[in-house]
Amino acid sequence: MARPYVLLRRRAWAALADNTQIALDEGTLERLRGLGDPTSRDDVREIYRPLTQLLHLYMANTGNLVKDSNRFLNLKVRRTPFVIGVAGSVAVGKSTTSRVLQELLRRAPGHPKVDLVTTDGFLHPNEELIRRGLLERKGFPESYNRRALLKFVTDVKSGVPSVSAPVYSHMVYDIVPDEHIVVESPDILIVEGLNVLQPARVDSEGRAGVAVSDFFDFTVFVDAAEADIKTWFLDRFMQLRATAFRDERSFFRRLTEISDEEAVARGSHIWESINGPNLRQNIAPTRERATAVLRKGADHSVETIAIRKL
Ligand SMILES: Nc1ncnc2c1ncn2[C@@H]1O[C@H](COP(=O)(O)OP(=O)(O)O)[C@@H](O)[C@H]1O
Ligand SMILES: CC(C)(COP(=O)(O)O)[C@@H](O)C(=O)NCCC(=O)O
Repeated sequence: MARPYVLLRRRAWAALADNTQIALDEGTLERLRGLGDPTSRDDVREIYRPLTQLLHLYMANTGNLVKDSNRFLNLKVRRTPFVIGVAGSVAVGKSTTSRVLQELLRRAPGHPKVDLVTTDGFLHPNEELIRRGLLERKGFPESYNRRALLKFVTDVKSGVPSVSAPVYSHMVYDIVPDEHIVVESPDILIVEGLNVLQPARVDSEGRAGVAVSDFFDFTVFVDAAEADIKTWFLDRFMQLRATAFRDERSFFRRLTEISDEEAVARGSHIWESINGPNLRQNIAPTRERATAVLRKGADHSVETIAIRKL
């Protein structure tokens, strides 16, 4: 069977960029540095600049198709945002990739409004997870209120002017009651989360519904070897232990009172019992559904890029 992807090594991918747009990433690089973003200058130039250019092609053509199709159907509809899904394991770099894309896309002509939401706000609150016996499965598809997430994405995509989403706090390790983020008519929405590429569930009568991925115009899967991702997870875990976990509101505060060795063992246990199995069972199997797969090496630099051609 023909492969629906074209697989490019970094150098060949970088050569595709249109260099007339070089000014685009100079200002962006400065701004990303200001935000403390760890993405290397080379990755912004050689990986994210061509990706942004490809996204511009998709946006222009999707916009025209929607306009022409609505004219054909005699529909007068509000302009709807272009929705990008960013998927991948815990700690693979989804937030970082999403933030870089947000900054690059914002700098396009016309300065589009680019909003970013993470799906963790749609996790069930801990109380509900406990009731369902899922507290040890945070991040697995069943730990989310999938109906609410689907409604959120459908509303934004339908052009509803103001749509709100709940907020998750990593500090408190739970949904924050009465806090919301509001998405107001963006030109582009980036939806980042572990499970955004999950296909629709099939009910007991064999009927498949719709899934959030049905509303995406472009999807990115951030990929790496599990051993590298686990290292990044543990590095971040130990960094947080030296900083955010010290806060008295932090759920993980007691981890600051144990030895480094015990803390590494605890982080490793979280990986081996929750995030690793979730990667293997639920997240990695959705990789081939993405429009673009960015494969990172041990130093976080992107080594190969696969783009759907069919
Ligand atoms: N390009 C990069 N260079 C260096 N470190 C990175 C890079 N991308 C991500 N990281 C680091 O890896 C860890 C995980 O990244 P993050 O974007 O938070 O992942 P996710 O959102 O998938 O959990 C963080 O500590 C982050 O600073
Ligand atoms: C909050 C997350 C489930 C990620 O959510 P996402 O925004 O990707 O939907 C994950 O980062 C996480 O904290 N997992 C929990 C593992 C644990 O129980 O510690």
